[in-house]
Amino acid sequence: MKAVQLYYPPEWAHCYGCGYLNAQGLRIETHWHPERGESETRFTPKPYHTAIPGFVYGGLLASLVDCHSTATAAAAKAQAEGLSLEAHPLRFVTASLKVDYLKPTPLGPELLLVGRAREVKGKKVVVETELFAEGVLTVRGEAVLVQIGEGFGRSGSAPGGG
Ligand SMILES: CCCCCCCC(=O)SCCNC(=O)CCNC(=O)[C@H](O)C(C)(C)COP(=O)(O)OP(=O)(O)OC[C@H]1O[C@@H](n2cnc3c(N)ncnc32)[C@H](O)[C@@H]1OP(=O)(O)O
Repeated sequence: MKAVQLYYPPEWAHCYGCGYLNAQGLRIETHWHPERGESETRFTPKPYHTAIPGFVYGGLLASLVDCHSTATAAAAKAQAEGLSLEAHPLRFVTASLKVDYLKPTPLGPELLLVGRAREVKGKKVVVETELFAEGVLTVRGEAVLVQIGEGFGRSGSAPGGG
């Protein structure tokens, strides 16, 4: 199964968290499971992603939730509209991100993020994400993602589109 991020067009593939063209980035890969309506991302933090010894830095966890959410939004929107990402490479940016750190996240094990779209409406998708370390839920996230169109971020252009 091809990761959602690999459908992003090159001009939108430089993101630090999820861009396949960012050699220094995290380059997370999110897989969509249409039958469950859920997304999954697996990521193993490096030893230098430390908060206090033995535990993962919260900013990294927020980045994982952030970029996992944008991919979940693209996949959920495509499914809701009956579109293929191959033909319609949807791209979302984060309008709002809330992260609840429920427990310290141990540094070492692979982390699993599971996402679901709670709302798909117009160009907006609301995504809930749970992050697990060795089966234990340690982080919960909620993000509002907005679909962007051609010209996003260019000087003088309005945001949005899609
Ligand atoms: C190029 C690819 C990069 C991918 C990076 C992946 C993750 C990231 O780190 S993104 C970087 C950080 N994010 C940004 O820089 C985005 C900056 N913000 C913007 O450009 C704009 O505010 C943008 C595009 C999010 C929304 O603008 P606009 O298109 O005018 O949205 P707008 O029409 O006002 O709102 C659309 C919907 O989103 C909702 N919304 C917008 N902002 C928010 C917010 N902060 N909180 C909650 N809801 C919001 C609106 O209420 C509206 O909902 P509804 O349809 O129910 O009324």
